Amino acid sequence: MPDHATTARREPFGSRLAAAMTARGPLCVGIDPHPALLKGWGLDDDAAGLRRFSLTALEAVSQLAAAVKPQVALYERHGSAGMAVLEEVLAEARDQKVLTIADAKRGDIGSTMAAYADAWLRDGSPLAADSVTLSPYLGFESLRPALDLAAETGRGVFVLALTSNPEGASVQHAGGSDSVARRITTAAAAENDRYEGSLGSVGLVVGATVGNALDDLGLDLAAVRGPILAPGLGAQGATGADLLATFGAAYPLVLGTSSRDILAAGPESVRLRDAALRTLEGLRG
Ligand SMILES: O=c1ccn([C@@H]2O[C@H](COP(=O)(O)O)[C@@H](O)[C@H]2O)c(=O)[nH]1
Repeated sequence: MPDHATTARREPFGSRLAAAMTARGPLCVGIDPHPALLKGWGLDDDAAGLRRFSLTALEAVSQLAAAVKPQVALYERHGSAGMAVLEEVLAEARDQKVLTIADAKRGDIGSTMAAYADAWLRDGSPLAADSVTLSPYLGFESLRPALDLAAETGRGVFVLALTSNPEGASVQHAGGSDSVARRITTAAAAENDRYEGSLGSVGLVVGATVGNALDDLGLDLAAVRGPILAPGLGAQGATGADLLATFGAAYPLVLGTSSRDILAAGPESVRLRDAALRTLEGLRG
């Protein structure tokens, strides 16, 4: 595996993720320290419990997952102590050489977006991750500071396109043949023109639960040439077979991600690993 700490500036995120997916398979493990999971692991719902949970989950899967995806909201709910834990988790992931996707879903006017970009994508930031999730609903172009900084620092972004929750369709399908989702995927494809190799660094979030939406909306995700982060496996009901049926020709670009379904197997590392490997098998099958 490449050393992410030293190659961040040289090798674009898309190339690093493509290498990790080839070496390990198309699985991202979400680190979502929900209160109920902390309780199930016998931990308190405080910063110490959060830290133990996160570092245990990370260590268990860091050699088998192509990426890990800490859910930022679940650190934020513990205030500054929770964010300090998140900083430690991101640093530890770097040391364990597994790619990180900070699931922060940031999006704002350009001047504020520049600050979000600094937080998640600038070298030396305590919260710097390999990539971050972004919300394009203030307009795709409002994401420009993050798109440009990611390109400059060899990091990546995943832009929400078709989310896994049932409410998403009311906004994302709007517009018929010129749907909101189509505009987002078209804009992401244009961004990836600046990247060489099989995968650009501008990815999309498309839920494993979206069923026939790609066909219904006439979306060609293979043409985007970016990674597709697909949440919705396990706890939200989707399976590896659903992913294959949903994404078709774009399936090689898909990074399936699962959080609660895998984490519920803890706290023993061996059980966490088994759960992650089962999910990976489902994606390979
Ligand atoms: O469309 C989306 C975008 C993001 N998510 C996030 O992924 C995980 C899913 O967790 P599970 O426990 O595997 O359901 C979670 O952090 C969501 O915020 C999503 O589910 N759908």
